[in-house]
Amino acid sequence: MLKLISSSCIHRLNPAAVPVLRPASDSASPLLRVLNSLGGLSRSNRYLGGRLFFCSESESGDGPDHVVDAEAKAAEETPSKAASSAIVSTYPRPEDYLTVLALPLQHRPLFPGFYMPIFVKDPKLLAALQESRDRQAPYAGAFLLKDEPDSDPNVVSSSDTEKSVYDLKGKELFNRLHEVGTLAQISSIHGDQVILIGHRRLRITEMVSEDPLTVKVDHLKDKAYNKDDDIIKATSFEVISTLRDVLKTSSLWRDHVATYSKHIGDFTYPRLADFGAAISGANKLQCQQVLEELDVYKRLKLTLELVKKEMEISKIQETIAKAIEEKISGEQRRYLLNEQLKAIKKELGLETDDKTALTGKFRERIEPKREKCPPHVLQVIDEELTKLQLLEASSSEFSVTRNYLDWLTALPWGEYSDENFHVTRAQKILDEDHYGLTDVKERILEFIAVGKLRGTSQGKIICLSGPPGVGKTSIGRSIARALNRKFFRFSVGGLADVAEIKGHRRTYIGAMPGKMVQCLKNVGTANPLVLIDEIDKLGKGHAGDPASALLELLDPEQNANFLDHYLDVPIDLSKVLFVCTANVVEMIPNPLLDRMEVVTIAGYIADEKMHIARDYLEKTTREACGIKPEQVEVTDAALLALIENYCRESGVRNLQKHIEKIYRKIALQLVRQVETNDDAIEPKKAEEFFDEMGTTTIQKGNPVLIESGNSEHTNENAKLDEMETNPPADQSLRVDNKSTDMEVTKEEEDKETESKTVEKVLIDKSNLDDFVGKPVFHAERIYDQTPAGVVMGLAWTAMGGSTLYIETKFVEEGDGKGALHITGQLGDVMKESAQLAHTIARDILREKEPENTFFANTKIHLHVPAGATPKDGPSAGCTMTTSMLSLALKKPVKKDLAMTGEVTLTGKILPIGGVKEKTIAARRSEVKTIIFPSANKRDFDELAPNVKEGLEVHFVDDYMQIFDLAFGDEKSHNAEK
Ligand SMILES: Nc1ncnc2c1ncn2[C@@H]1O[C@H](COP(=O)(O)OP(=O)(O)OP(=O)(O)O)[C@@H](O)[C@H]1O
Repeated sequence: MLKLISSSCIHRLNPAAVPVLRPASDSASPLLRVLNSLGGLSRSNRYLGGRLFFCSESESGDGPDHVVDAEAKAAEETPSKAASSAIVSTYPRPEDYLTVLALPLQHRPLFPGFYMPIFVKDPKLLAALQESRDRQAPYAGAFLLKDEPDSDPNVVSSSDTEKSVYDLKGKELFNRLHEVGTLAQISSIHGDQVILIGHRRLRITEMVSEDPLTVKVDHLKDKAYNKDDDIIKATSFEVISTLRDVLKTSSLWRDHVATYSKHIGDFTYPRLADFGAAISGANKLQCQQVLEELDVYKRLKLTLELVKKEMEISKIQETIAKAIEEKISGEQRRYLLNEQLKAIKKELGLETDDKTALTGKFRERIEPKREKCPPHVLQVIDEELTKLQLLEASSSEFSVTRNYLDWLTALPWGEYSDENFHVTRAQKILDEDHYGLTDVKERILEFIAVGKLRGTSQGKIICLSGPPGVGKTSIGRSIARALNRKFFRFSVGGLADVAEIKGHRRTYIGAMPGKMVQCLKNVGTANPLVLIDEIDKLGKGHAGDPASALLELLDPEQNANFLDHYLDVPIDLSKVLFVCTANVVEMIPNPLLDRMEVVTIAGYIADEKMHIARDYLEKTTREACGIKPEQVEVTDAALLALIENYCRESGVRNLQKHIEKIYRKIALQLVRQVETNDDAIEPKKAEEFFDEMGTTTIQKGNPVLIESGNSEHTNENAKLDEMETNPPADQSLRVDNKSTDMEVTKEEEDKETESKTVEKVLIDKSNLDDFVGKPVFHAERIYDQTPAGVVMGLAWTAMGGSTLYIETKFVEEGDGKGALHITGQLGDVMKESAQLAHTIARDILREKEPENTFFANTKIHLHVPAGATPKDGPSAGCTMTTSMLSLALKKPVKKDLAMTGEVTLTGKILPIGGVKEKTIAARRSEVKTIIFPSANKRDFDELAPNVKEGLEVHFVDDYMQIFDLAFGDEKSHNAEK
């Protein structure tokens, strides 16, 4: 560590040899004042090593005019001192030392005016130094050691290499020394520590002795310079201002620079350069360069570079310090404020500790359920509560545990709603909500009855299947109502993620329990009715199979211990009643289907739809639109037209939409009418008028209600006439005037007063278009009388039953050209059916008309409209055969005939599915005669009488029977009417 201690020249005087000591005072040389001001060197330090120092500026290099003889000056000041100056000193002056001991410096060169403590490990050298000090010749040469030739000057040498430096002796050491060094005064020696004070620059000329290394030196003087030179001045000013800047930013050199700035005026240019270089953090070679430079301007420039660099470093240091300080203080501040806030809240009693409050909340929640809660769940809850207390509130683990406890404590452990197994009540509820569906309701009542006998309704899963809009979901809701269970519905249509059912593991960010746990939390009881909608449309998962997860959920054997991934404790779902809905039962995965009791809802015929529309849909829609029953009348004809021309599908959802559309339009018309009337009669007048009538009120935004008037009013008829002459602007409104008739008897009048006279909107078949637009449904029936080669078949789709035509046409004729061309988006099974039909038809034709070679020589084309709809299945086999035979015989089939049935190669008729749907579809298309396979007779017999009504149905088991029926053979078969 370097420390500024001195001026340019410090002379030593042995107090013993000099009779008069000159005390150091403020009037001494300015450079001595600098020395005095140094904190490290107090007054006693001026007697470093017990010797008195005084200045001689002869070595300052500032030129002859700056040379002040301190001794002469001192002699002028006091007579006694002047007397002492008469004694000529016999001690050599520093410049007289031309042969000196060479001291190697490892880390930095010694600059004149600075002192440096070094450690001398070599006992011989130490003894020599001691001896020269004793000989009153306390000077030696301090020279920087050169780095080893292959070493990197930027790398700090290790202690091992330091040791080896002490081992350097003689010539080897001589070669490793820089030529230029400093004449150093040996200020003191304590053990192996020697304090050197730099005096003047030296250059080694030759080696004198090897151990200890003694060298001959030349004393170097700075090159002469002009102290008024502008460039030198400017450079030195720049050095000074940079040093000032460093002072502002860097605290490291503050001591030095503060000392310096106090005495800045006292410094010479070369001294300034030395000072800058000595205090900078530059490396030893850069410092050595400054030391070797004798040209003052160049030396100042070198120093300027070093201090500028120092400036940059201190700026970087400052930004680093600032950034770190900001970070630390920001965090500390937030922490302190948070702690203060907590303390304040606690003091005010606003909030107890977060954790305590949370734990309290959870404990409060679980306490009432403790009795009913399974012990394994209680154990987990208690463990998690303890864990919560130990966790740091800001940690992520804390929020995971908190959410987990939130779910765990919110579930209805052991909470059940009282089940109601009252069959009559259940029947009432089911009838209240749904028209018809007798077989479905019967099945549900059976289920409830079994539940009553067993005391629980567990065991079976009901699956309601049928086309859309037949009321599957709403039946599910009714069952829940009938059983007094909470209702929860979730759709699994397109569900591909098992986690939706079984939950995510808690380790995932944003993990959630599965649908079942959410359901239980939602309904608040452990025995709800859960409706799993669209089970046939379950997606295919890429990670796990949702069907298998559902299996675990639905299976009564497994679901008593259902394990949700998130909850991680088994939950008992055995008390949950599951009802599923599906459009196509065949699409339900078999293991799932196996566990279900399928209840089919086939769809509704027009008559059923009429009832549903009249008694259920109309009622609910009217209420939803805020219209009173007396304000609207939809005639039966209108409703039938709506069902037959607009809503012919199996379900009633579309019908419901149309009814809603009609009622919305009625609502608009009524509101418009009120507003028009308001405008026609000035409000005041109208009020007067109605006041006079005494019974009428006008409610803005509500339909106009005109109550029957008081007959005592003489001018009421006239006023009513006036009203009638201003009919409502809207022409589509039909006003029923019957009830405004004033010619009533007194009793009738009284009655009328109660039943309000209402302007009624009448919807009839004729004005139905105004409400629902033109019919969008094109009749399924495209032929009034089917031509030869065309036969009506019956098909089943997910949307219900429908009729379809099989058309066959002649293409070309020629010997052996008999072939079949098929179109109409037919699937493989249906294509095979066509091939089969071709063979059977050919066979039958050969039998019926042996000479007819139609099939052998004719290419025919079979088409099934509509071409855009894909079709498949074997049930059109008999229809295709009939169609081909009709073409071959050039004979149309019986009028209004439809048929369905799979045909085998030998002409046997196999059963088909969807008898009810197909029957309903046939009725829709005004079919009179249906041919079904004999095996389906049972299905048909089970149908409600109103479905079967008016149909001539034939059951066949051989194709020849169909042939006879279709082509007019009036032989009696097992026909049923
Ligand atoms: N027999 C009925 N009596 C009264 N209303 C019925 C009847 N059938 C259906 N509805 C009504 O029809 C509407 C549609 O029924 P729902 O939504 O239950 O059909 P869905 O069979 O579940 O259809 P999807 O298969 O598209 O889910 C409901 O408003 C329901 O009340």
